[in-house]
Amino acid sequence: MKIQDIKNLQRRLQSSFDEFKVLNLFPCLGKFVFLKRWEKLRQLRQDQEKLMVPLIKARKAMREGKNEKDEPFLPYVDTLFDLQLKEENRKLEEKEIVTLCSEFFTAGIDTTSTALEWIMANLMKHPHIQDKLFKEIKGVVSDGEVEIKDEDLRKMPYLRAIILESLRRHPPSHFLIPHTVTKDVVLGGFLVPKNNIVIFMVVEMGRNPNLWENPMEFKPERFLINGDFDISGTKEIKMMPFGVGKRMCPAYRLAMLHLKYFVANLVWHFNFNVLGRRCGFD
Ligand code: HEM
Repeated sequence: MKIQDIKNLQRRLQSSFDEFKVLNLFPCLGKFVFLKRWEKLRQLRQDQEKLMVPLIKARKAMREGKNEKDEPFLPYVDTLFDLQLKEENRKLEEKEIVTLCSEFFTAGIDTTSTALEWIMANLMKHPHIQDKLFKEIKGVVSDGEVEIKDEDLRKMPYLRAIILESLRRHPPSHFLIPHTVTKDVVLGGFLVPKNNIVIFMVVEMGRNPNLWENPMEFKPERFLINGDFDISGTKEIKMMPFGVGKRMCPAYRLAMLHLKYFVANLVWHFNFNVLGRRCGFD
């Protein structure tokens, strides 16, 4: 029941994000000019605290007196209980933990599911790529195997290439979270003054013909040339579906693993086709 409640709340929150963006433009004035939106946001936040604070308290109580090593895994929320804010010399308050847990859901659910939908759509649009992937899986997994596991996924370079190609062409986040420059920076010949906001156009970078040959073509093979492509951008930055640098998505490895796991297992068990109509997307 609680899981369903969290799911409903997250859905309400995520489907309203676009409405709330305008409140960021003029934080002081916004709540008066857009009173209804401000009230909606306040109500959502209240509902979130009402639902999540008791769960956080319950987890804290359950954890007391227990040895961490006895648990099979370390829950995200436990790491927040222990966090010490050095500059302010304090621990996180419960309401701050609510925000961070909610951010975890917001950042981690829609992104992965959108990426998965695009990968599967691309496999349906390009059946020869789906066939090639199936052959790769067949070369690694024994007949009759029900579930493809992590150790097998590592032996599938074409699977990884498909996922990277889909993230290049159809990144779930078209922009990064807004970043602020901490000093004057010259970017591509333009001065970005200190404290200004920079919005990175992730999707445009993946379609840039100066960086990618025939960028609109869906061609996973491009990621098989020159060894392992470095998605974290430490060597060069040609795309950034997860961002790069200090604020890069902290879960990019987990997300890649999830995507590999779902795609490989789906293609292993089913053949995906478009019935009747053409795949009408670029
Ligand atoms: C395909 C899946 C995913 C994509 C494409 C993705 C992409 C991103 C991007 C672009 C950012 C912003 C980086 C920046 O602004 O520089 C971000 C941040 C973040 N992501 Fe992901 N993400 C994915 C999956 C996940 C998952 C599964 C989780 C958690 C389990 C997660 C947790 C986060 C968090 C907590 C942040 C905020 C980090 C911060 O505030 O600095 N993401 N992600």
